[in-house]
Amino acid sequence: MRKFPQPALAMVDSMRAAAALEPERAISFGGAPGSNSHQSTMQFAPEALPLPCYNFEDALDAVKTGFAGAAMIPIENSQHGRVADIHFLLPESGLAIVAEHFMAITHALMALPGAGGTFGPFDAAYSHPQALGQSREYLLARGIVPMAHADTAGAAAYVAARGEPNIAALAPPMAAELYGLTIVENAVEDAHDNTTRFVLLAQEPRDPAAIDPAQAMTTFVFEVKNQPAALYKALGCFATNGVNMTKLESYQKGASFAATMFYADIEGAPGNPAVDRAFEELEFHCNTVRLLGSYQRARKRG
Ligand SMILES: O=C(O)C(=O)C[C@]1(C(=O)O)C=C[C@@H](O)C=C1
Repeated sequence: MRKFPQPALAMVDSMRAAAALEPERAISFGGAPGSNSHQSTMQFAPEALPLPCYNFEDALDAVKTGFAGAAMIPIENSQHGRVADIHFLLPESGLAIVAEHFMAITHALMALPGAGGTFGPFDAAYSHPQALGQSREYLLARGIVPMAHADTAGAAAYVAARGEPNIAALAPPMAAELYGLTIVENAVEDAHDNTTRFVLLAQEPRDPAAIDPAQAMTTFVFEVKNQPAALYKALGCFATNGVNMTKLESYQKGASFAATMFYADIEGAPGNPAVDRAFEELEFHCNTVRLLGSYQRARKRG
């Protein structure tokens, strides 16, 4: 059921009401108030009106339908990799990536006290699958079963609503305060440099000419022709034109397993002659090439 747990509802309603008055100032995000995506939104644009949506798909829909000016979406994590579904959702949304933001991620184990005010042992911990993956070793070592929830803060609200002392949530420390849980242990992520990259999506792409060329990045997806050396040739377009690729991921589209799609980030943007030449040559080796947007990098790669 796509409904926030009861302890989150009043906050969600008041944030939605504020965003409805000025949708162009609203940034939608997937998760309950207090989620990492909420915090990323506040860090990136403190003046924006954060609009909580049940999941990433709803957050993208909010921009498509004009309820928000932009959406803040996690795309990849330093430890646990790609955020599921995003590679399908972003191209299908028809929205453009206009910015990126990196945020250090820390998870706290939080719960309600049992009889006598003590905590644990816990049978299960609820959270977003990304957060559960980022704390996999911690949970395994303690025999706590990971249980998927739509988002981290929503999991905290859910544990509060259940009112049982043998279940916990993995969520940002702020969620404990918002939903009346107590932090049992802070920083339970397995790697302490745990970082998530978020992208901001809007209806209108950024004009590449308005981005400092030394800091411009471009994200795109492409499908190579199903023939020998197709990827080799596709990558050659960037190599021979001296364009630096900072990310390349493959994923399958459909069940034929013949049409491999790739998601890539490069340094530079259309308008730069080397980038224009690379894309022109890429078209030749591909069934489809789709630009998802050019934006200013938030962090130098390498
Ligand atoms: O559930 C949240 O708090 C989210 O914002 C989602 C999300 C993600 O999907 O990657 C965001 C950052 C962290 O990596 C963990 C969870």
